[in-house]
Formats: sequence, structure tokens, C-alpha cells
Amino acid sequence: MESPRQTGLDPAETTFVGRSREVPDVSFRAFLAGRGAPRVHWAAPDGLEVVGAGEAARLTGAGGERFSAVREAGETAFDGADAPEGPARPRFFGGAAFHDDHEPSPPWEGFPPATFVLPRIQLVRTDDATHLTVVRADGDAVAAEADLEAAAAEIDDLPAMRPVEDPPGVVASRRTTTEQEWAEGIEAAVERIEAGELRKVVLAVALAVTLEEEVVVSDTLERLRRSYPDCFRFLVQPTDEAGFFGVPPERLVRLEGDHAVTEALAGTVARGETPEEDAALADSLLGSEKLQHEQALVAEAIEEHLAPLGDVRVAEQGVRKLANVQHLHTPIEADLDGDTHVLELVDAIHPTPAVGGLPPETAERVIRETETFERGWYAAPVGWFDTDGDGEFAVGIRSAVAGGRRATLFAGNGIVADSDPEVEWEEVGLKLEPILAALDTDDED
Ligand SMILES: C=C(O[C@H]1C=CC=C(C(=O)O)[C@@H]1O)C(=O)O
Repeated sequence: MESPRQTGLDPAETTFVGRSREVPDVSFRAFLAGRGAPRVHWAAPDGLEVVGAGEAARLTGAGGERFSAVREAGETAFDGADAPEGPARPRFFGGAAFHDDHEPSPPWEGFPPATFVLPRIQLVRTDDATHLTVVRADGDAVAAEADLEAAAAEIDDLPAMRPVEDPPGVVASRRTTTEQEWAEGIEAAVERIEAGELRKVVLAVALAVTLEEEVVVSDTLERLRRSYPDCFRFLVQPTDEAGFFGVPPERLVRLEGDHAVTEALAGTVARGETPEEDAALADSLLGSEKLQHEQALVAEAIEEHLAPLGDVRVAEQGVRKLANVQHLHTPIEADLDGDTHVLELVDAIHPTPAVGGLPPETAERVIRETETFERGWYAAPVGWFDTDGDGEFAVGIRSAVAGGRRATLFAGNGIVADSDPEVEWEEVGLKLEPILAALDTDDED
């Protein structure tokens, strides 16, 4: 196992040099298709879209200090760097496992407890331009200029649009937890809640899927964009064998300077078939004592973790509507007192009770004892940070890890005192649906 502070980067031997220029807009999927792993794709619902390939540097961490190990290495790595600023600035992309003692085993080979890659080539699409950035770790500015020329020439040859391949098709899918095991897990959790040992725990299922053809993950992500335009989209492909991807509706945190934005998202009902039914379901969400409790615990925990760092404002609760489900949603903002790195916020907030539970240690123990699969990077922070410590992270839910003819999908529910195993079994089905549909030929639009 890696030592907790191992970062994979020797600052004494590293001087980053980056060069960038504006380029004509091209298909980001075409860019990814032509490059080997590692590959990343990130899109925030409110603007920034980035793809990256290759590795100028990689930071890894393990154990309870994995986020601070990565942060410290990232900070010193950029001392003396000669790199562009603004939208074209270099960024580290990656994420972490849900549990800090995670050890990669199938389907999570290639996904350590925490790892971030600084791509050698990055393309950034903002509202008004597309920027190409190349980065080298050897401080050779002349070579960086040449890399930029070469990459720009390759980009010139890429198409502006790329057709989306047919979905791979689903041959078989199977939850790795039986309905009986699920019911027993929930009943045991409810007993602990009634005994006062636990207030809430999020229990999840994995859906193991066999595909007809090999999956092209970036095409799957594109199909998901069409159905879930308001969600984040991410892909982390550390190797050509496997990619972790998803369309999470939930921002873990965004930090710009001293301003942090986060949210409490929890409590779920389906969408209605008609506007009237939809509104009635939204009312039932707002009026449900159980779902309100489930979400209030999330908002309170986030507020409590941010309060020592600055001035926190909790906005009014609303309903967040996605194509298949609706959630209770409370925006939260904070003006931070000190110079804070986004990974410090990630460390402070993860796991929120929207994916873990309360008290956190007991909930994590219950998750381990109950779940019949390895969470890996599911429900964990995934995103990027820059050399100033700004960045953005989503919660890796509505997600799957896939490669070749296999995909494993994940979905979980908050369990509180009055949770009913049958209702919760159906609800995880609703949350698994979007990715399953994007993989299956029957659901082609
Ligand atoms: C843990 C998941 O969703 C969380 C976010 C929103 C609503 C949730 C719920 O209704 O339980 C979960 O807390 C998931 O999608 O796997």
C-alpha cells in the first residue's frame, strides 16, 4: 500500500512550463478518441467544459491525509511555474475513493484512494472561446512552444462535430445485493437509528452490467448530456481499461478566491407523467417529514463544517427537478476568512450525509458492514483544482465504472428511522435508470 503522504512528484526535479493559445472549437470527443489514457472530461452545468489527455504530473495520496498530501504537493509543485492564467490555466483533474483506506480491486483497478493528473494537453471551452494548453514538467519553454505548435496542428485536423456511436447494448444486468439482503441491511440500520446509535446512513447498490459491444464511455456521456443537461458530467480514465463517469446533479463545492458554493441535495421522488402529477409529487417531497429530515441533516452538517472557515449563508430550500427524479435542494454559500484551498473544503465536507451519514464514523462502519460491493470512487469527490487552489468538485453519484464489455453502476438512498426497504429498493432503481438507458440500445432516442 502507498504511504499516506506519497504524492508521486519530486518538486526538486520539476519545473512546470505551460503554453496556450485560442483554437477553433472542435469536438471534445474526437479529441479524446485520438489520445491514449490518462484521459479526463469535465463539464459543469454553468459553463466550463474541459478535456485533457496525457500526464505532465500525477499526485496521489492515501489514508486519512490523502487530500492534504495532494494539496501540499500541488502547491509546492507550482512554485516558480511559468504557465498561462485565466481560462487556459493548467488544472489537476481527478478524485478520490469514498473510503480513505480504499485499495483498488476490480472493477476499480487503476483508481487509488486519491489521484490527480495534470494533463499534458488540455482543451477548455468557455462561453466565448476554446483554449488549448500544453504543459511540461521539465521547464523547457522552447520544447513547450513546439508542443503547442504540434498540438494545435492536430486540433486543426479534428472535426467540429462527431457523431455519437450506437450504445453498446445491455445483455444482462444484476444487482450485486439481493432484495432480501437489502431489506435486512435497512432493517438493521433502522434498528441502530431507533437505538440512538445512528441518525442516518446512505446505503447503496451496485448493478453489474454485461454489454453487447465494447463501451465508448465518452459517447455514453454525450447521450447522458442530452437527457441531463443541468447536471455535471465527468470522465476519469486513468487507463485504457476502465473509466469512471457520471452525471451528478450534486456539487460538492466550488471555490473561487474566498467564495465557496455548495448545496444540500437529498430526498427523492419520481417525476410525474403530467404537469399536475409532477407538481403533486413535488408537494409530497416538500411536505414529507421523512424526506425533510433526510435533507435537513445534510444542510446542517455542511453548515457546521464550513462555519469555522468563514461566514456561511444557507438559502431557501427548493425542489431540483431532473429528467427522472426530483430532490430537495438547498443552496449554501460561504465567504471564507483565510486563504483556503478547495481540497481543504473537500476534506472538510466529504462525505456529506447525502452519501455517508451521521454520525460520520458510525455511518461509514455501517456502510462497510452492510454493502456487498466496493464503493471505490462512487459517491466521492471528483473534479479539479488549479495552482491558486481554486477549483470545483461534484459528488460522484449517478455514476458507473466501465471498460470493455462491462459496466458497474451505483446508486444509494438515505436511510432514516421510517425507511421502508421496498420503497428504497424501487428508488435506487430510479437512480440507476439514466446510465442504464444510455448504455442500452432499446432506449435509443
Ligand atoms: C446517494 C445518491 O443520491 C443522494 C443525493 C440525492 C438524493 C439522495 C436520496 O434521496 O437518498 C441521496 O442522498 C445516489 O444517487 O447514489
